Amino acid sequence: MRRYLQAVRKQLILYILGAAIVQALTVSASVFNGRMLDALVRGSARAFLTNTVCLMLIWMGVAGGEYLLAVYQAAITQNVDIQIRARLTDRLAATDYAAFHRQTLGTYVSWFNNDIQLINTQGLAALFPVISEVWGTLFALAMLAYYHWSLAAVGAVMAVVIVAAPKIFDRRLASRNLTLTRENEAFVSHTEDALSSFDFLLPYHALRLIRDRIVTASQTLKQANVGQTRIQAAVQATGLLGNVIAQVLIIGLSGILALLHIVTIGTISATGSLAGNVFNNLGNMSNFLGMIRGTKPIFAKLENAKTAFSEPPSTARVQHSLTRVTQTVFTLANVTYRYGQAPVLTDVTLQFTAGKKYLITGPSGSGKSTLLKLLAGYDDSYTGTLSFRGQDYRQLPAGTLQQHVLYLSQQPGALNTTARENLTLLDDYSDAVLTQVLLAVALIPNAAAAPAFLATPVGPHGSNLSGGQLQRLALARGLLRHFPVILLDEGTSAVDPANAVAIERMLLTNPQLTLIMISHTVHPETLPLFDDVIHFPLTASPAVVAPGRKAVAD
Ligand SMILES: Nc1ncnc2c1ncn2[C@@H]1O[C@H](COP(=O)(O)OP(=O)(O)OP(=O)(O)O)[C@@H](O)[C@H]1O
Repeated sequence: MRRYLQAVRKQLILYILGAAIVQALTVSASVFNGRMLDALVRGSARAFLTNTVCLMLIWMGVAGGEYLLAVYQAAITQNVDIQIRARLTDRLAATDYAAFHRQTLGTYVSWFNNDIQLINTQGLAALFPVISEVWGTLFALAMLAYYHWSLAAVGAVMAVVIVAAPKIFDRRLASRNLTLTRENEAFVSHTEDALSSFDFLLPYHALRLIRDRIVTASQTLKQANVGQTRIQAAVQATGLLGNVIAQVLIIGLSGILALLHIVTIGTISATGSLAGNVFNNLGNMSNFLGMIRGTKPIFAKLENAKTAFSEPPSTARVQHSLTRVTQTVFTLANVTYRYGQAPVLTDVTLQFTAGKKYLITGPSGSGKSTLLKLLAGYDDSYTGTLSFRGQDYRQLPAGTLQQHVLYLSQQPGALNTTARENLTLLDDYSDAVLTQVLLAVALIPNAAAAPAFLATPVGPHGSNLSGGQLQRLALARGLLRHFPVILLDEGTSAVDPANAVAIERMLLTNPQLTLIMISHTVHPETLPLFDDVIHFPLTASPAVVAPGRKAVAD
């Protein structure tokens, strides 16, 4: 947490100063309480009235101060949250496909939402009162010493006991917090999974399954929440017990001092109120400190998760590698790939040449997409050798593939914003260039339609667009960036035949482009434009695809 507090240290210092003023006012109220009682004992109505007015003004000041502190606390908390989210996002943005997909989206949502909520409620919400309470305790102890040193001495000893005692719960609280964050992750994943099955469960009248799954996940989450609250309540009870014992001790001691005529009767009221200040503060503080210490494993979990990801790719290394351009784009030598125990590609040997166009066909589940994902570098858990422009994938500088190879999966992604932003991704492209690419993928009938289309909000997951439009938008995004290699996985499957043919023709007649395209729908108009057709499933025997030959690998 320290790292993030450093980032907001100026605001924190202001808060600390503000808290000092409010606490000084609160403590001084106890003194005026005592003076009012002493004025009554002396029978001085004027002094009683003056002290009452002062007391009223002080409490008004305290109320105003508390209001300002509460608002400022919310602003600081949100700034810390933004820092945590930004750091987490930076590291996620630097990861690769395989590392990112080691966790479910639900887990990430839980990090950004539940974990940060827990840090807020356990850590930051506890930190601010601790700041106030430290001031309150110091001022109140000083006032006790002003009445009699023995009161301050007892107060100080009890303060140490109250703050130290709940430490015995630290380890258990930390462990419960960690369990709670993990259960939050699991809950969000289960809920997301259950809700995403709405569409396919609907026709079967099986929506109760969603309810069952969410309720079951909630039960587990309940246990984690109750377990964590149990320890926190024990910390609180320990603080409360110490608080009450200490207050009774101070009031008792004040009574004895008053009986011995060492202090006035009004002092009992003042010290009672001061003891209330000190020990209520300390009782809370011990609880809050326990809560703050309990957030350590949450930060550690987020940090570890982040360091598991690779560092951002170095652009310098990427550019250096470009000097090694050869005619062969991809080479697979005896590549075998399994999902678990099931082999999908067995001992595959293939070559893909720069500028050539390859069509991959074959039955569903035969490993076509798997091949493209391997070529895109999404997974390195294969055996054999994969090379890009003659360089082994395992030796490739980070980021090389992302810079040169565009893999368009069967599920085109879209951000919930305008078509324009989905294309530009906030890079600079002129309207003329955007219009050109929209025409190329037939997303618009003519240039005049471009402004309206670019301004269209595509909706969550592109839900305002048809499947075919979404595919073309994804393709247009790639074409804008002139990738030399495109791996197209059923990229035109949802597009009407006339437009699909036009788009394929546009890709197939680009001599600069290396295209490897999976398709279940072979169009006779474009088939002759492919250099090679690869039929899946590939057999275990080495198959080499060479330029100029059709349908070689089998
Ligand atoms: N993430 C995964 N985990 C486990 N098995 C998988 C995974 N992805 C794919 N498979 C399995 O690997 C096999 C090959 O899948 P792949 O997606 O490569 O097939 P495909 O030929 O592209 O199919 P389609 O034409 O239907 O897209 C299938 O049997 C599939 O069930």
